[in-house]
Amino acid sequence: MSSIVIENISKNFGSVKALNHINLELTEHKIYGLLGRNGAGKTTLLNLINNRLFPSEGQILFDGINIENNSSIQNQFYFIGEKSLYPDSMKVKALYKYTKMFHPDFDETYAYKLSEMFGVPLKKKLSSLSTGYKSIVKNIVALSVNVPFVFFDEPILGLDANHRELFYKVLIEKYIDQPATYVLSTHLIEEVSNIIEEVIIIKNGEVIKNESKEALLDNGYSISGPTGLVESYCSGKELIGFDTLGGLRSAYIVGKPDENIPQGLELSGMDLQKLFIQLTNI
Ligand SMILES: Nc1ncnc2c1ncn2[C@@H]1O[C@H](COP(=O)(O)OP(=O)(O)OP(=O)(O)O)[C@@H](O)[C@H]1O
Repeated sequence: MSSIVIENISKNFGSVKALNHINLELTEHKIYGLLGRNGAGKTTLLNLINNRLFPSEGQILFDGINIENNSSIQNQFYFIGEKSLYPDSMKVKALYKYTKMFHPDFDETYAYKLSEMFGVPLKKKLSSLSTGYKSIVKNIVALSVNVPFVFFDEPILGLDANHRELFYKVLIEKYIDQPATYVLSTHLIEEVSNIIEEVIIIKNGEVIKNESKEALLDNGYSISGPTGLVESYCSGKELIGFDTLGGLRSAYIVGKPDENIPQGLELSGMDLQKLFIQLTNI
């Protein structure tokens, strides 16, 4: 079973510690959500894995071999980020041809099928595509390239709600059909919550959570109601945080709820976005 092991990685930009002694393992055939607030270090991590940056400390291994400047390893990864590596004057059709030259397993037929589903204007130059279609074309390439590890940095940037739904649907279908590892870095947590299996949360350059979504959400719950009742219920419990909306106080609590919830309080399951906000608030 192939895996990427991130060993004690730090990356400094001058005095900025973008990543600070990160340890992680990315395994085969999983969908990861890479979550973190603005500036947390997500793009830096993806750039390091994909050899677009090099670490200040530590190493990244693929099946035990250092990935640095190893092109046969890099051929097994595909990264789509904000920065396009293609010439702006290239047309979409030419991009598909070009990708096939460098990635022999790129499935052109599938790319054309997806292009039709998303309504991609194939004859347009990349520079003249709208923001949403630029993202869509990059996503189509990433979904068609057929390598074991695919990294998406903000894949849904600029996509309308219909195209986002379609993207999630296509990604899941592709994953079921030809499993690979997908790492999705995004701020649209509520939406990706339905499709990710593993959650990695980065805060200020450090990994603060790295576990399955199921385990993460199973080990917490929320209680809502009038402030006094909520606060007395919380006494002696391990709290993640509170929020208040229109006079209703909600508490996010670690562990399993008591069997009997006092009258006037409402019990709900933990939700990934709420948990994320509480964990990364400070
Ligand atoms: N090339 C660079 N030069 C200097 N500082 C950088 C550079 N790239 C990133 N940084 C800094 O490193 C930190 C992490 O940035 P990074 O882009 O990895 O965050 P991010 O989690 O992807 O954020 P966002 O969600 O806003 O895209 C930030 O403080 C950023 O300003």
